[in-house]
Amino acid sequence: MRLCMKCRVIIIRKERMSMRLKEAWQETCKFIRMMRASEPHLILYLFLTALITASVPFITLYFSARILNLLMISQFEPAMNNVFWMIGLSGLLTLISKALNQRFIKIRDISEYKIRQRVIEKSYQIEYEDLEKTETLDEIRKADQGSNGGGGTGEQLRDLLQFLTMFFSMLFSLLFVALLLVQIFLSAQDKTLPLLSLGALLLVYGAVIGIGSRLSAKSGQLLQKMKRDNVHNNAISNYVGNLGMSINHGKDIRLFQMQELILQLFEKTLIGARFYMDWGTTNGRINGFILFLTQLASGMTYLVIGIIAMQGTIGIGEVMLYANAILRFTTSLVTLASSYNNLAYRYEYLNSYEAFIQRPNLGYEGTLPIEKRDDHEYHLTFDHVSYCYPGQKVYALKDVSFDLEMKKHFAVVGRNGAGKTTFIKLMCRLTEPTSGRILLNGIDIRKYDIEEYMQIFSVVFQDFKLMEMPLGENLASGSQVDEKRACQVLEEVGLGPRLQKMKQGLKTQLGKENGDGELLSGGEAQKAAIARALYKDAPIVILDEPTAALDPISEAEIYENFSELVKDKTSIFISHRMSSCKFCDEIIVFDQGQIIQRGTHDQLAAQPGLYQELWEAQAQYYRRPALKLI
Ligand SMILES: Nc1ncnc2c1ncn2[C@@H]1O[C@H](COP(=O)(O)OP(=O)(O)OP(=O)(O)O)[C@@H](O)[C@H]1O
Repeated sequence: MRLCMKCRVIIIRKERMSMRLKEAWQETCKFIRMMRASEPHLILYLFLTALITASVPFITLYFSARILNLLMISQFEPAMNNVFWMIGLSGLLTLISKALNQRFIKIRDISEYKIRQRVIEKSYQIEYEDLEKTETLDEIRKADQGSNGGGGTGEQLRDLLQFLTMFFSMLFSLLFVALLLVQIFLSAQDKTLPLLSLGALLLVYGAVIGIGSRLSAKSGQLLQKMKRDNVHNNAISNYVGNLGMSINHGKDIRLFQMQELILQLFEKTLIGARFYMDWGTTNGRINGFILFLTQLASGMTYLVIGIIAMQGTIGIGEVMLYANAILRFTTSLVTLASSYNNLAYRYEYLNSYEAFIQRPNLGYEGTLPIEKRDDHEYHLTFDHVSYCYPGQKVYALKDVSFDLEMKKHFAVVGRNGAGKTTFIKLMCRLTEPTSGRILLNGIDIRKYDIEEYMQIFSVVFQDFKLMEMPLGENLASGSQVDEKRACQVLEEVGLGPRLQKMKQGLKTQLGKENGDGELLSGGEAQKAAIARALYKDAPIVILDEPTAALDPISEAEIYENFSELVKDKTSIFISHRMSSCKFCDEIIVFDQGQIIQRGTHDQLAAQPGLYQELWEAQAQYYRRPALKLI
């Protein structure tokens, strides 16, 4: 019964092992297909490099044995010939192997770059709505690690090369062992002793390989687990590292003296380094033990081969040849096991990469083109629209119905968090309503081609971002810049004099993090963002807190210019500066995700309600006598 149980355990283990090998084989094929897609010759180089690199030591061994045998019988001339052959062949193969290796490294780096490029391209294809989800961001991070950091394709190829080299090395060793057996069968008079000692050697090697590969697998698994657990640690350490270089954070860090706090955060990541050190100690011990076992086995190898030699079956040269071939077999197999573990670990990461690349986009299906209208008659309707952010319980927008009449100027006001920006995001289709519909000229906006639809909006978000690229490209959102138009919009927002001061005009690089560019002040950056919106010249202009960073004169100028610039367009201003409402035809008041008031400034200011409260709250500071601070 007990024996049966043992048998079952062995069978289960074998099944698991063959399943793991099958999976590893499938994964390897998948990986190779993936790499071939970006670099078709890579696999050829991989095989050739492994084969030639593995063959060089055996060629040297083979000729050394022959040379030794010839020297033992004083055959100096043939010995010299063999020396030349050995130097020539192994030198030539080493050169070819080095050249192949160099080429392989180059191809590997290019393919690694191309694979990373695919992750970047794919992440730009993700719809904004999807990008706001934590799971999506996690998927991007993991895929980026799969293509780059924690489990890179480059490292995977390096290990695959090592694995193949060791595999060929093992085959060569086996060839020599087979040769030894043939020699024993052909020339030994008494075959029992050599075969028995070879059998004993086989057992010892079986034990060494079994123990060695198990221990190195354990050490590998420990390392894999540690790396997996350390992903978050790495993210913190990258974050802290980037903070040190960030001009945006530099002021706050210094003035609020946050250095200590940040360094404490960094110190926490040192726990990861301690794990590595502990692993290093364990791994060192394991390697030491494996080395000890291998040395014992080498002693025994020489003993067994010596016994065979003493019988006169093989010469002294073959002693060296066969002993070394057997030793190489052991080291190849142990290294093969550890490369296999590394490969298996990285497949986990590479699978995240593959899954990410294959990930379907939300797939906006609309194909209708947007009618190009010179009269800018685009009519937008919100029809019972509600929206809840992913993972949130409270709706940011609740049952909003609203008609955006053409060429009117709207102001959207409300307390912080009332849902104003969410309303704009839905309107521009950066996100889709949880329920309800948005219509453009009577047609559900989901039926329109998304890129065409987005073309009808020029938006400056509260948290707008300028790119660290030349000013002109920022305005044109592309490399083709209409310089006349760019200068004109800069002039219109009051950035004309600043442009004059720029060393390279529109070609001036912005920011410091991507080269030696120029820094704009907060207000200048906001004006540049408004200029970008004007450059786009879309029929609907939306400005979310457009003048928060502007001085009062610039603000007044912007509003004055705007009335002129957007006079035949539809515009929406979201602002906490209540005075800006006066410029608008209609005011929409949001509260807790709903529209609670609509009307002109005069109407709303006269009736009790949130608008009156907001207006009064700001107006009182202009009416009251100056406050004394002391
Ligand atoms: N990406 C998001 N995920 C989860 N909740 C969000 C997200 N963006 C906004 N919210 C929440 O939705 C609500 C509405 O936010 P929204 O940005 O639309 O308000 P707002 O009226 O523009 O505020 P403010 O005047 O402060 O700019 C807020 O409670 C906010 O915390």
